Amino acid sequence: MNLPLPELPPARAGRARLLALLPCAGLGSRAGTAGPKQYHPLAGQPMVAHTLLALSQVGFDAALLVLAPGDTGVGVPLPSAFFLQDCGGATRADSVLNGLEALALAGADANDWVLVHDAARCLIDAEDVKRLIRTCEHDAVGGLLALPLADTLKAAETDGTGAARSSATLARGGKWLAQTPQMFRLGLLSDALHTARDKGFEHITDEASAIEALGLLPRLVPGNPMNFKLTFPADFALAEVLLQHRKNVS
Ligand SMILES: Nc1ccn([C@@H]2O[C@H](COP(=O)(O)OP(=O)(O)OP(=O)(O)O)[C@@H](O)[C@H]2O)c(=O)n1
Ligand SMILES: C[C@](O)(CO)[C@H](O)COP(=O)(O)O
Repeated sequence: MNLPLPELPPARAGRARLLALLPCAGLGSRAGTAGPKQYHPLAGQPMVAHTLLALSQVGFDAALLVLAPGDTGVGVPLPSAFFLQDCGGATRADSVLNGLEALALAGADANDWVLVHDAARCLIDAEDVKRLIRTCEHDAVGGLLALPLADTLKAAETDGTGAARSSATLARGGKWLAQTPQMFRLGLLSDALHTARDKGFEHITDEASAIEALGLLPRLVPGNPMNFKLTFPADFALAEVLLQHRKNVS
């Protein structure tokens, strides 16, 4: 970690700090972009600039972007209270855990709330984040934005030609698609991810999965379909249209 680590503002009397952590250190290998997808231009700005703009409207005490080792900036000035560390790891879970350690070194407490949000979800709406915070700030566990599954769910197998074929229709009742932000106390999330790392991060694809592995039940807060993760090339085409539209109406 070569980038300067600021000191976090003191917690307001009797209140936990509200912190954000943005994993921004991936390769974007499924995106087909020329470089890491978080820097790919969308509506005239690197993708992550849109994520930062939305989160800057939430009112965090501090927000940390976790960049890949050697990255020194994101191509746009950072909003106030945002800072960088180039402590990204081999997987998203490693990047988040390293980011939590950087927050603790900067003075964060175990009691502080941390909202982990993918840099790659650049259409996040600040109002949805505020709703997540209002719902979870008095919850004993914490929670995440998510969407109840709307489509029929298929199990697939591959045939002799390599084509995917539907082999069964799975029950979709009670199934949700996880989004971010995911909001937990720093101490609980850190313990959960350390425990998960000791088991090789098996089945850990988000923060909630590490919390569930401790036997706890994160709250599911209905999210917004616009908050999709830009993963495949078609996601970028859709995001470009939506972000251009936002730009034209603002
Ligand atoms: N080692 C990693 C891997 C992912 N991420 C971040 O986690 C978020 C969600 O991950 P995903 O969409 O899977 O991104 P990539 O890992 O970059 O994509 P791919 O799997 O296609 O390479 C992204 O903001 C990404 O930058 C990270 O910080 N560190
Ligand atoms: C955290 C996440 O965005 C929840 O849907 C998602 O799991 C991250 O994507 P990945 O492909 O699992 O890294």
